Amino acid sequence: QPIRPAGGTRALVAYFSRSGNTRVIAGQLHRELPAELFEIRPARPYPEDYEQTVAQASREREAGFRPDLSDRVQNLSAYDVVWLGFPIWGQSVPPPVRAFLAAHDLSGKTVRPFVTHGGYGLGDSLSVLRADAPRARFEAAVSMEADQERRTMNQVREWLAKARPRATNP
Ligand SMILES: Cc1cc2nc3c(=O)[nH]c(=O)nc-3n(C[C@H](O)[C@H](O)[C@H](O)COP(=O)(O)O)c2cc1C
Repeated sequence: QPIRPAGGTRALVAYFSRSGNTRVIAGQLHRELPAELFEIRPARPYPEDYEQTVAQASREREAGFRPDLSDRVQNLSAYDVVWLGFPIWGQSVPPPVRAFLAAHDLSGKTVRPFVTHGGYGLGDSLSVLRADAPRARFEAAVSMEADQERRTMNQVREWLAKARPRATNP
């Protein structure tokens, strides 16, 4: 049963997150708004490996591929407001989020994007959302820079590069 806060609007938080940054925000919105929570999950999860994911995502983006999703929102008509959360992938909207927009009719609903990125901003994501959900009423997106896995990996590589000579040359 959808939560109905004072004022009568019913809100859904629908989000995609691979490494967890966007999930943290989605969980907080879910608790504090409050709103129902829906995770956008591709039927086939992306690889654990960051570089493999980047390569796969870029192939998918170029091909305009929309992956199958493991689940759909069953009672979308019950919601007036959809908070739509995702990370920026390749300066754009990740394929599973485009699949979500293709599989759900957001006509007349208020959509509030919340976006995380690794420091390079929103890219073309807002115009892609508008094109994929032309009848939704978009409100201003909120976005924030969040920890990027690539940055962490580069720092770990620096540790390893420093640690290695000592390991081989005690
Ligand atoms: C496949 C892939 C592509 C990415 N492309 C970009 C990008 O173009 N610009 C950017 O600022 N960050 C990029 N990032 C970093 C993510 O947007 C950032 O780490 C985000 O917070 C991850 O969210 P999540 O933990 O919810 O999955 C990319 C990450 C991945 C995995």
